[in-house]
Amino acid sequence: MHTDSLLIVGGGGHAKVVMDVAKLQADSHRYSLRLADDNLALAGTRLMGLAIIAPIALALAKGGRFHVAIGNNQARAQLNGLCQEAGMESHSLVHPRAIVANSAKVGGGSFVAAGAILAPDADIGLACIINHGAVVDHDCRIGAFSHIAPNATLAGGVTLGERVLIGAGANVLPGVKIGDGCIVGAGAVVLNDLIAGRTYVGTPARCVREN
Ligand SMILES: CC(=O)SCCNC(=O)CCNC(=O)[C@H](O)C(C)(C)COP(=O)(O)OP(=O)(O)OC[C@H]1O[C@@H](n2cnc3c(N)ncnc32)[C@H](O)[C@@H]1OP(=O)(O)O
Repeated sequence: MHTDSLLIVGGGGHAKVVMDVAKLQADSHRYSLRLADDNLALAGTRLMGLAIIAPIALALAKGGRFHVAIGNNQARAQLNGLCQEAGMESHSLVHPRAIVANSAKVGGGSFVAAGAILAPDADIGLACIINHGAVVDHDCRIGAFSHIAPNATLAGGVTLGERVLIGAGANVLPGVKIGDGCIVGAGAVVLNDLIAGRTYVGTPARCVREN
């Protein structure tokens, strides 16, 4: 019998991936699932078999736990704040086929997808996404609301600020520090520290704009 409810916030592509894990764990973690999105056109439609509640405010009154399943870092941060203000408790989800070292930490509300690797002493902040096949190697620190996209690799001792996007397949060399709000393009190779609030692309990564 379920003893708790888990609200998944978001009804897009990333929510599908999150729902896949949440459904796998619903019985062993003893929760029932709910799903909400602010797109009123989605009200009553189904995602992975679950009817979407819209707007999100309608789903907050019931309390319980929540996980924001939205890829955009700013939106994920804002909706985490909204759910916490409503008195709900954030819930992290880790795919059973992710590899997570005993000493790695996964912050509240974060998501770790299938095939991701978190090495010893990797420290993942609040409400981050470590996507499919991403590698976060030993001693990396990932700031809140950051997203490591599929197959990106952070070598040992990399430090990310908050709300950083590391694009799909990008590589970051050992010990590099990346400032708050940076975007690293898909496939980039980051050799040196990056200044906050800028977008970098290419090999070696170069700044193409201030966000
Ligand atoms: C499951 C999932 O799907 S998770 C989703 C993960 N998402 C990603 O990995 C996407 C990462 N995003 C990107 O790589 C994007 O291209 C960004 C954010 C770096 C740039 O996007 P925009 O800000 O729209 O920039 P724009 O497309 O105008 O490109 C600016 C310049 O950078 C170049 N550029 C853009 N992206 C890249 C890239 N990944 N590598 C090399 N060059 C690039 C463009 O060709 C352009 O060059 P130009 O000025 O010489 O013509």
